[in-house]
Amino acid sequence: MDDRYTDEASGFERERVRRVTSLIDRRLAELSRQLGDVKEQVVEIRKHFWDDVTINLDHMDDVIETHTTLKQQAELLAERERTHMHAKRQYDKLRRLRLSPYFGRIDFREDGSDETLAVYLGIGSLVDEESGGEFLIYDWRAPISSLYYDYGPGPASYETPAGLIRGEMELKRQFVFRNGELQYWFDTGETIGDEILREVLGQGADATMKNIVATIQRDQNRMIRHDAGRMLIVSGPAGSGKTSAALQRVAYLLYKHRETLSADQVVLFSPNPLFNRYISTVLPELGEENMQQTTLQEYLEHRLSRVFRVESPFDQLEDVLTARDGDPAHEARQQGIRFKASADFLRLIEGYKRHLERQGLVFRALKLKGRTLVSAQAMSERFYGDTRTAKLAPRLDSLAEWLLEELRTEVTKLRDEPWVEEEAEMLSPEDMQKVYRRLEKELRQRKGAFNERLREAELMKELVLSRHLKRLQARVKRLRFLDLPATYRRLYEQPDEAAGWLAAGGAEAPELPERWKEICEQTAAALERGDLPYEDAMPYLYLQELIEGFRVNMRTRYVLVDEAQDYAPIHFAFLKKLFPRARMTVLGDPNQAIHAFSPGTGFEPLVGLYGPADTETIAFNRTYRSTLPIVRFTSAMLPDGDRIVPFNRDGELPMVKGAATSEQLHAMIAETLREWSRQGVSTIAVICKTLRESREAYAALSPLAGVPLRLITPDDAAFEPGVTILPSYLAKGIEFDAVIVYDASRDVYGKEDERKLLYTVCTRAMHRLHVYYKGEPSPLLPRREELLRS
Ligand SMILES: Nc1ncnc2c1ncn2[C@@H]1O[C@H](COP(=O)(O)OP(=O)(O)OP(=O)(O)O)[C@@H](O)[C@H]1O
Repeated sequence: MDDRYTDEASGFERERVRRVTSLIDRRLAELSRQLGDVKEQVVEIRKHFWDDVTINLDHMDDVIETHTTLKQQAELLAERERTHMHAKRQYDKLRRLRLSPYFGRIDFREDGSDETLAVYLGIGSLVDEESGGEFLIYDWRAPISSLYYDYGPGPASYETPAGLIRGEMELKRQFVFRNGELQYWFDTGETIGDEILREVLGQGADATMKNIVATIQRDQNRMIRHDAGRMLIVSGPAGSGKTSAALQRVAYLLYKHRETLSADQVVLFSPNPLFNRYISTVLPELGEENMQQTTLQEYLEHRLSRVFRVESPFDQLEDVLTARDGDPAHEARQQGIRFKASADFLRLIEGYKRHLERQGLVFRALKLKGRTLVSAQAMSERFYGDTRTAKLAPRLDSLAEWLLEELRTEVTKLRDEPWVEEEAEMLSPEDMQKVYRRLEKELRQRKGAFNERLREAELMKELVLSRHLKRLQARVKRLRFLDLPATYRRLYEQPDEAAGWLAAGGAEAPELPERWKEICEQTAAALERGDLPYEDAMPYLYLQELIEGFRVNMRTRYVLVDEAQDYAPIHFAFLKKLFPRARMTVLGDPNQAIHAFSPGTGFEPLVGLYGPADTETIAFNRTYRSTLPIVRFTSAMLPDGDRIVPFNRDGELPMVKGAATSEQLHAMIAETLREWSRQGVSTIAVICKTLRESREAYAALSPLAGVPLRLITPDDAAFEPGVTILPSYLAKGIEFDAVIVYDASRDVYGKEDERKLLYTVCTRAMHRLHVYYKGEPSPLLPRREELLRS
């Protein structure tokens, strides 16, 4: 306890804590009893569920009565289960409150009022019904709680649905609880005192992300509570709390719109599955259900894996990072990746679609047992002969209608084919039952002569044919008569036409990449093999939607895109179309753009997506993750690094150390791993550039390290404390107590375009950073003089 406080104040706060915790304890006991009761009732209902419902099928009344009883029982069960769930949530929230009931207090006097309101803030609200509804704890998301994050003592104001409330903050106090015990508290003149922040940041990393409710900073609060316009863009350096604030924002939105918004209407796109796991505990910890979490790759797989083997962004990156310099095929691929991610390529696709309105769609003949029922040629003629509209989707619909009819006629013509009879002979007993029932019906209705045997054979054949017809019709309804892969491939099979399509699509500077012809050859060959390069996945889907009509998700109301610097314009254009009713929050750091397709520029072009009037941009510049010496080191790697404001937290200087041979390198790293493990460092990462390098490191270090090592691959995405070896791109968005950069030599990180990758890797470290290299160090690492200057 701080001795600056009077006994009076100290006594008051201690007494209040006692009052609050004893109320929580009583509530917990009550809820625990209730939960037990409800659980018992549910078990009881389940146990007797079937007792009342043994039915006698001969008695219709019995059947109806049973149906009613069953329905009532089910409703009762559902009701009890709802009560149970609600009570359980309450219970969990109170348990969390019990550990730390509140973290702050503000005394606020509204202008024109004599009364001062003391507002205590916690992760949920607590009202004392016994004393007439006094608010003992306010939810950190309540409108008035905003004061705490935005102001120090003095004039202050906050937004409410009814307008701005102004007044005077007379006191600001911060509390620190540990396991339900008040440790200390102090009054502060600042917005959020650095003292607590320093303490929080000094703690070790966990295998999961922490919530930051108690120490949200002012600019973060602005981002969390911003709720206007279609687009919010948040940029900030590594460790500035973008992801943390984004998760708090989701919790805030779920609270603010609790009557109308549910967690499954919020979608977060994250960089990789490891990251998904890493952040998955934050919302439940705050008492909220998790939002939907996905990756772009997951979505693309979902849409395209039936047609292609879709390359993952990691495989693409692996290919780019391990390619040899000067290899022309590699150079073409690089150019292709960049071009296909650009807004111009979207224009090219749009131009190509216009071309397809006149000619060029590839159709697939409808065949049955090798016989063509409707040829591709006939479809094409019918399609392009339809001049009622230029639009593709309605023309496809009317082609489909025509095909359904054609199929019916064509399939009926096959009744005398020998295979039909053969299949009829193979009909199952159930099918034969159907045939007999039909035959009986016809017998009853017959007029005149009727050859039962002949009719039976006919019906069997009809059944066989109707099955095939249905299958074919289902294909038609799903537009399978359209050969989209071939249509897309034809774009690359006519390299000379592309300039025209670019112009037709309205590209501003219709310029193709220098190696366009090679790009076309490479892509066409991959598509021919059934491989869809990652850079083609979005363009392919875009073309598909332009042709068939856009599939949209109307349910989602908020979309958050983390690590947005690794999304190309084409990705955003697509997301906008896919989620027409959603507001978008985009978070990123242009200095961490690691993919070859990343534009690498700022987010200014994104303003155009919804227009300036509908877009808000917030820039963070303070960074919290790493110690001051680490931030100095990493910032020195960036041209604009001096704009990053470090949080003043002391720590060891980062170490850069060279080895002459691989053996030496491994021995040095193993030694450090042993040392750190002995000192109890909780999460340690050995970060390699690629997966290939990670595997080598894992094999070499395993026998030497003397501590267990875990290799993380894109398919095995579990994050646990201990020593982890992983490739750069899987470490995105995650942090570790201590980081070892496996090999930052000139050979590995030598090119200017690898600067951002190396920066991303080094910025994963919270407390310690060791950078090793073999031979010569990377020229991208800061030089000693630079460090001394900063
Ligand atoms: N207001 C805050 N209070 C306490 N800790 C904070 C705060 N803001 C950020 N942090 C901490 O800083 C670290 C980095 O935060 P986070 O991962 O959200 O940053 P980021 O901007 O998403 O980083 P990156 O771009 O490197 O992925 C985390 O440990 C987080 O808990």
